[in-house]
Amino acid sequence: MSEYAVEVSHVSKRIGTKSIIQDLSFTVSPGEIYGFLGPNGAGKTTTIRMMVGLISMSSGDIRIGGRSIRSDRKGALSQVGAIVENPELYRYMTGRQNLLQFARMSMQAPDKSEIERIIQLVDLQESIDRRVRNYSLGMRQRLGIAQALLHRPSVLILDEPTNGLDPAGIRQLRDYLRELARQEGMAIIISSHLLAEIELICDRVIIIQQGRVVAEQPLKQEDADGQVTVDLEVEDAAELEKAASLLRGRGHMCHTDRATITLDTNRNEIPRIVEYLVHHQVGLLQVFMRKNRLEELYLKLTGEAQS
Ligand SMILES: Nc1ncnc2c1ncn2[C@@H]1O[C@H](COP(=O)(O)OP(=O)(O)OP(=O)(O)O)[C@@H](O)[C@H]1O
Repeated sequence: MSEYAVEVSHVSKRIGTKSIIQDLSFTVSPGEIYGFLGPNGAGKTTTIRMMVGLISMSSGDIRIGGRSIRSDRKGALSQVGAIVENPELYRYMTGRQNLLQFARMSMQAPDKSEIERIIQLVDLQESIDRRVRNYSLGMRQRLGIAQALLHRPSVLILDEPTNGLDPAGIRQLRDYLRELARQEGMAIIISSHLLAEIELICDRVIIIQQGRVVAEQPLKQEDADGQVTVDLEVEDAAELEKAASLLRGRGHMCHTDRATITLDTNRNEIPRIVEYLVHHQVGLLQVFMRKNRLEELYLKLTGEAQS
């Protein structure tokens, strides 16, 4: 057995004369949540389609759980669950009927108790016997994930999983994916345009552009847990001195520049900091939270303006 859940080695893809992916390599470990980022047309979907066997590679190889898509296609693909486009669901059936229907078509059909376990895992116990047409988008997404989990994959691949979800739905999906990775040791690959979303959930990210890797980097958990850089703008130099000494007295490392104080803190601390300064009659004009670090890196590397 390979130590990696996924091993992409020197993969290239040409379509006609066009080179779409060039010498792409990366690995994902069991239990790891891996983010796949890049501007439109970078080649994310093409890579994912190669990983799930929908299109062939021009050169290189992809191993899933140590098994090569080239030489043991069936063995490799049996370990992948994916939602690449919108999950195919029968809207006139209940959630459970959908799962049973897909289970029947699966090569490694799960038994009833396994299906129950998956329903619990995606937290759909309450609504599993309702018709899918009455489901919210988030519920449909979770049913799609349940469907992708039916054959017990060790790797789950999600293309733009939070598309169209509201913030509560995004949060729920995030908590749930974390649990899957932690409890089941599943490797999860998420492709997304939403940097903040990726930053919150992923252990590591790869950024690709024009079919090549431009960066791969771990995301520190402190960042994901809400560490931010904050700029506090005050009225004048006198206020600046006063605010900086108050903050230092409270144990914050901060530096000052003209009428702005900059400090690193946890997002949750910001209201308390503002309250403290206002309580001490500091003339506070504005509070800015800096763009997160992943976004800064992404913009620097891809030169792409994000909306
Ligand atoms: N069948 C095809 N024939 C020709 N070119 C293609 C084909 N499929 C994809 N491409 C091109 O390959 C490049 C990568 O496309 P891909 O869909 O993988 O990008 P992406 O990173 O997923 O972008 P998006 O986020 O917009 O989906 C694009 O320039 C696209 O036009």
